[in-house]
Amino acid sequence: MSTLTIENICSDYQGQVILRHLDLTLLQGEIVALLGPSGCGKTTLLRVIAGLQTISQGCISISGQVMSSDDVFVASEQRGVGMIFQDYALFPHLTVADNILFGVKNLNAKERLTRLDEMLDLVKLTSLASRYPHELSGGQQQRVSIARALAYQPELLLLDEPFSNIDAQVRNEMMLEIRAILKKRNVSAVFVTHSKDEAFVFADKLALFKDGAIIQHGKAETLYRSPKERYVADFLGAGNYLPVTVTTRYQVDYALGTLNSTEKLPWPIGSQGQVLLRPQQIEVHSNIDGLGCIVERHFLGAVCHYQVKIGADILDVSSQSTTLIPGQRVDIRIAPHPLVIFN
Ligand SMILES: Nc1ncnc2c1ncn2[C@@H]1O[C@H](COP(=O)(O)OP(=O)(O)OP(=O)(O)O)[C@@H](O)[C@H]1O
Repeated sequence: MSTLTIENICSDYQGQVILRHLDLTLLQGEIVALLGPSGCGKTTLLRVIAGLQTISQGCISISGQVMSSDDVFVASEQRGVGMIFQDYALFPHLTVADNILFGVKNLNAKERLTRLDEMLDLVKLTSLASRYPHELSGGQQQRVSIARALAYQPELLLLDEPFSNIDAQVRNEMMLEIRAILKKRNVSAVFVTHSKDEAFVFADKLALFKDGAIIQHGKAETLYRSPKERYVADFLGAGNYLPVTVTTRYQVDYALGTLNSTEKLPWPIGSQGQVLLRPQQIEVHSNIDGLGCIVERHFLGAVCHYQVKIGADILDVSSQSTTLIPGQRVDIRIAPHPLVIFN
């Protein structure tokens, strides 16, 4: 059964439409990232799922029960939804243990202790149970907020930019740790972020937002390799665009030659467009008679980032070959792959 079903919902603030005809389905145990630039409506969608805001059209169901529709509105505290915020929202005057048990009702004293032990063990904070929030690091505070949200066994967890206050060096490790906790307990989660890197690490699938609508959703690989539009391609990574003409079902011509696609192109022969080439899809090789010339070089450790002037175009290239220098002539080669072309 799907945990969350969102069908054709709209929502507005004082007559200004914020969410436009959104559809989204989340299966039990799945994690979806709502990804998009600031102000596109991600937090608003989280709020309507949580029941902190109404919708003007459509339907939201959690585990088969309608929560928001034309004639139903289930109060936030009855939705079985846990929330984790960017600022952790812990109670400063309560210990770790009391924070974790704060929302847990309908258990006797013994059951409460068992639940507390289980949660402390899950987030590896057993030795810090009697500390207060100000005596913890940011990462430890975030783990307390996770334990508190999971302590009353929600069907669905909503996370609003939960990692943005965590130091970059420990963020990745923390995301993997929390993801493992959610997977272990088979909890479904909706995760808001404006960072594609966080979305790639933490989520099973992405829903990419633009102006209150979901432009494309699915697995990260699918969106990265087969973006429906340039907005999606650009949001998920750097790209070069070259003007091309489709010459066969598997080939296009550009100013300096032919590119081969390993998948059939969905364009009529003769049509024109812009081919997307990711920096790592372009190989550069030193050649004194090459058509390209290195104009910029940035050493990034495992790879070098080059700008290569070729004809009238400047291409961004990411290469494991780190010995090329500005002014050097090079050949470029593009390995056959499923070409992505936009109008
Ligand atoms: N309480 C409010 N009253 C009126 N408009 C609001 C309110 N909250 C948000 N908005 C507007 O709704 C739109 C979507 O805001 P929302 O917070 O959902 O975006 P977001 O994608 O989560 O952005 P961010 O990444 O900056 O948090 C914005 O244009 C914002 O100005």
